[in-house]
Amino acid sequence: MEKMIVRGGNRLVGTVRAEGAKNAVLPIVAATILASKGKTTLKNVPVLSDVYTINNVLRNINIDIDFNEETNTVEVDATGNVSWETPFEYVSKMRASIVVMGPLLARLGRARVALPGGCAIGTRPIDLHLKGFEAMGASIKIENGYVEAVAEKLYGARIYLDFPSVGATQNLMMGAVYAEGTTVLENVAREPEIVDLARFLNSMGAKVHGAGTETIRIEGVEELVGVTHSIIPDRIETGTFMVAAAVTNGNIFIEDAIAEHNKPLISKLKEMGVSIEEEGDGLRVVGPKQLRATDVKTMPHPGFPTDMQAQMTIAQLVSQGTSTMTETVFENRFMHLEEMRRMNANFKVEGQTVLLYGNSSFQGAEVAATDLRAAAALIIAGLVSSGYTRVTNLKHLDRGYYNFDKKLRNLGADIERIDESNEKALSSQELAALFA
Ligand SMILES: CC(=O)N[C@H]1[C@@H](OP(=O)(O)OP(=O)(O)OC[C@H]2O[C@@H](n3ccc(=O)[nH]c3=O)[C@H](O)[C@@H]2O)O[C@H](CO)[C@@H](O)[C@@H]1O
Ligand SMILES: C=C(OP(=O)(O)O)C(=O)O
Repeated sequence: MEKMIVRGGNRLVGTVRAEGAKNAVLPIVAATILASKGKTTLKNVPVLSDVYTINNVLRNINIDIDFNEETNTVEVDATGNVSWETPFEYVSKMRASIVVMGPLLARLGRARVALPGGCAIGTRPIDLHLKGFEAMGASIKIENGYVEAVAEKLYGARIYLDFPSVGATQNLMMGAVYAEGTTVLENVAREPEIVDLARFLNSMGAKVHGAGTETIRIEGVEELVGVTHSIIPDRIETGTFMVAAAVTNGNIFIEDAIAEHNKPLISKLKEMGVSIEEEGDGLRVVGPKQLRATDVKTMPHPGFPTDMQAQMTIAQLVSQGTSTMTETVFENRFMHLEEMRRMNANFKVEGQTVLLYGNSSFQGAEVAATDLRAAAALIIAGLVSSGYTRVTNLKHLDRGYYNFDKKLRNLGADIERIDESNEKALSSQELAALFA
């Protein structure tokens, strides 16, 4: 079993580069299905297990796709005979596979995709996606764990989302590109990844207006063609390194980080005493000797991102005073904190809010990641713990972070990823030898 072993106590100092954004590349790979003419080249694609999964989904429906990890480039040729069925195997690995539904329905008038279940952070239904497709004229059938949508023709419609769901906004935007007439999506998600998808679709020939605002208008077109597109930098990976620098009294430069995409996080970290400055093509982050407490509430963009919640709670736990974290996007996203009890964290969950009693002195322990941001949070906690922290379930980490250990090591952290057999845990002498 693979484990990340961290010995706490080091300041992070140096430069790290942000990869392309996981949450931008996944819907954009799905959108390549729409190009019935020409090839697509995607640049700045991160080497993540989720990217392999979405590539496999496309391969499985008869699309040629090639990932060059050396150059971070994906080449897609979707001009062949694309199939409309996506098996459970891929959707079960990654819920985001559901975003192939909009492009398949738009291009083929039919899509059959395995229903994604819930996951460690919440129930995560897809009712808003399906209601939107129905409003555009599709009939939806749910049978044997699959959702099937059929529409001889899709028509422009006015659709109000009850909640600004990221996935529903993306799926409906892509579903609407070939619809007859104009589709107006209201109360949509405004995340930078939505804007990147709209930019990509428009460069292919789509007419998507207003991405990044509460209303998106899509005028149907006849044809989209393959293009070259570069994926935006990952604001969540960037934010994760910001928090790592903040808690370690570090001084790091994050290359390619975009301040505009991380406004709510930057504002909160500044409140806690962290210095964050734009410098050339990135951000310099300097953590104080002692962080100050602050209250945070997750919200859809431009609110504080739920994908930074777990990492932020670690900073709150080591700051001076009591902080609160309120999670409003997912109903079950405090699982990392239960693991943190094993590291001596002091907190109390009251419904959607957790009271985080600061000044914690974390103690190294063996902890298991429950989702990808929990994995990052537990590793960050390890950076400021006494002794050794072992984090297991690294498959979650690999969904969203490329070479996380190597990047932290380059910044001065004592961290090793090892394959420790189930039968034998390393002794403290063996652990010490790892970092000698
Ligand atoms: C691959 C990707 O981009 N994943 C991101 C995306 O996930 P995802 O697109 O799944 O998240 P959504 O914005 O759709 O979900 C937000 C909330 O809306 C609810 N909901 C959503 C759809 C629906 O039809 N009905 C419904 O009730 C969900 O259960 C959840 O409570 O946005 C989340 C919220 O910023 C992020 O945490 C994820 O990292
Ligand atoms: C929750 C996340 O991703 P996904 O929607 O792919 O599960 C995340 O990136 O933190």
